[in-house]
Parts: sequence; C-alpha cells; structure tokens
Amino acid sequence: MVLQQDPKKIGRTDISDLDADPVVVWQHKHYGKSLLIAAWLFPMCVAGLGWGDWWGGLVYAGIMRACFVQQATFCVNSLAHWLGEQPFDDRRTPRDHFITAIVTLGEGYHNFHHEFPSDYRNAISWYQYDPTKWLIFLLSKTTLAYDLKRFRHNEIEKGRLQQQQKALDARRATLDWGVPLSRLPVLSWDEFQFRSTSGKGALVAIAGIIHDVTDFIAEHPGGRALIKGWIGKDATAVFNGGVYMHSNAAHNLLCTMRVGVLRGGQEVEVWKEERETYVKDKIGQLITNVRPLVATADAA
Ligand code: HEM
Repeated sequence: MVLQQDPKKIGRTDISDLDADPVVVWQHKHYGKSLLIAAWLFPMCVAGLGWGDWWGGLVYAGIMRACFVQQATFCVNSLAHWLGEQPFDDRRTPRDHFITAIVTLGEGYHNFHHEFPSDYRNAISWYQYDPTKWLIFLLSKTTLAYDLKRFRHNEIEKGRLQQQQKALDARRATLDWGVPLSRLPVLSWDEFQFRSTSGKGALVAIAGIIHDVTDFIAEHPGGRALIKGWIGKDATAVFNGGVYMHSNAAHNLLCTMRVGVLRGGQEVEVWKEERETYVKDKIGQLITNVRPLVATADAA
C-alpha cells in the first residue's frame, strides 16, 4: 500500500469489469477531486452551513480520518482475522463480524470477499452492513450484472451449506452413535445364529447389522415378547414397519447396540416368504407391503 509496485513483477489483474463500469471509470478519472470534496469540503460545508463552524468541520474531518477511518481500515488485517466466523471457507483466515464491519465500513464481512475475490461485495445479505454493496447496487447496474453472472447464487449457497454441515458434523461427533461399522467384526449368518442360541447375547439382525439387545429386552416399549421372538433372526422388515414403524429415536438407540456386521449383507427373512407382507399391485404383480427401510447404518 505504501510502495509503488512494478506491474511487470507482480503481474496484471483482469479488470475488464471495472473498465466497463462508467461509475468506477468516472471515479478513477476524478479521484483527486472527489477525494477533496468527499473527505474535506463536504464535512466542512455541513459544519459551516449548519452551525457556522467552517474550521471546526475541517478539523473534525481531518481528525476523524486520521484517528478513525485510516486506522479502522487496517482492522481488516487485524480484527477481521480474529473476530467472528468463516461462513464460506475456513481455510482462509479472514472472518465475518458485524463489529468489524461497522468499524471498517463494511469490510468486516471479509470472508466472502476472499472466497469470491472478483465479486465487489463483502456482505451479501440485505441486513449486513456493507455500504459499498448498497452504493454500487444503486449506482451501477453493469458491475452488478457482471458479478452476478460470474458468481451465481448457487455457488454462494454451496459455500454456506458446507460450513453449516461442518458445524453440524462437529456437534454430531460429540454424541454416541454406536461403534462405527468399519470397526465391527463381520459374522456369517450361521455364526450369528450360533451365538444367539449359545447364550452369547440376545442378538437381532436388522439391516445387515447385528445388535445385542440383552439389556434392552426388559425396557422395550413394545414388550418383551415381540423383541424376544426375533432373537437369532433378521428383524429388518418387522422393525421397519412390518410390525411397527420405529421412530428415528429408536433407530438411533438401535445403533448403540451394534456388535457385528452380517457377511453378505442383510437376510430379510420376512421377504423370502409369501406372507401378508406381500400385496398385489394394479396389474396383479406381487409387491412388498413393507414400507421403505430407514437406513439404520446412516445414523453412524
Ligand atoms: C431390536 C431392537 C429394538 C429396539 C431398539 C426397539 C425400540 C423401540 C422403541 C424405542 C420403541 C418406542 C417407540 C419408538 O421410538 O418408535 C419401540 C416400540 C415398539 N416396538 Fe420396538 N424395538 C426393537 C425391536 C422390535 C421388534 C423386533 C418388534 C416387533 C417384532 C418391535 C415392535 C415394537 C412395537 C409394536 C412398538 C410399539 C409399542 C407401543 O407403542 O405400544 N420392536 N421399540
């Protein structure tokens, strides 16, 4: 910011969008004059015409700029890396924060700017304080159209959703979802049945996963008999609507009882038989009467 850079060394940036924008081109051409008017003459006239204090306005404008605006601008490189969140990408350091935005006239929503550097905005939501966004939106339709074309709403939403997903994943990791499938032993169907009958736990297979329900039999809201009747068997269908469509909470509870995975996936015993679980469709073909399975394994 304080040294004259050699463009040959640092390379050039494509500013065709800015060149195409009459407002930006006008401001660039009349930079010195607009600076004098906006930074000095305008505050001087407000104080002079309003209260007859011409010098006061001038001094105030100078002090404000020296003490506040210029210092505040550098908050982008300090506060913005310290306060707030990173709603678009957490690999880059700048963060979004309302306080920093107020101090820096909108620059505090810097995380967006780093993710989409060619978009002129810092903040994108209407309620976020970014005067540049409002000004350019009002004055220059061309810049807006150019940027929106390149950085579609879709891409911005993806970034937002990813961050929300990360936050959810972090919360999710604090809860017990049972032993991950990858760490469970793989058992054959015969092994599963042998263990169930030889007193090595009350095992029930559901959706290809073996669960030890020993401690839960007495607590089962559907009664002991129903759950006991499925020890050593595949209860996928009955658990998922064949007898009772269990809630998400029941699926989550089930996950905490996992002890193994069935080799070859699930054996849906009920579906092998032609029982009342099958109904005929309009053209007379047999279709299953059981509602679609809830992916129990997904809970992990
Ligand atoms: C194997 C592990 C099982 C677990 C962890 C389990 C868990 C639960 C839970 C938590 C409920 C309360 C309602 C809900 O949250 O959906 C429930 C209700 C029920 N369960 Fe199970 N269940 C299991 C197996 C079974 C089996 C194999 C059957 C049937 C063959 C069955 C039949 C029922 C019925 C009929 C109810 C409803 C009780 C009522 O509302 O009066 N459950 N179960």
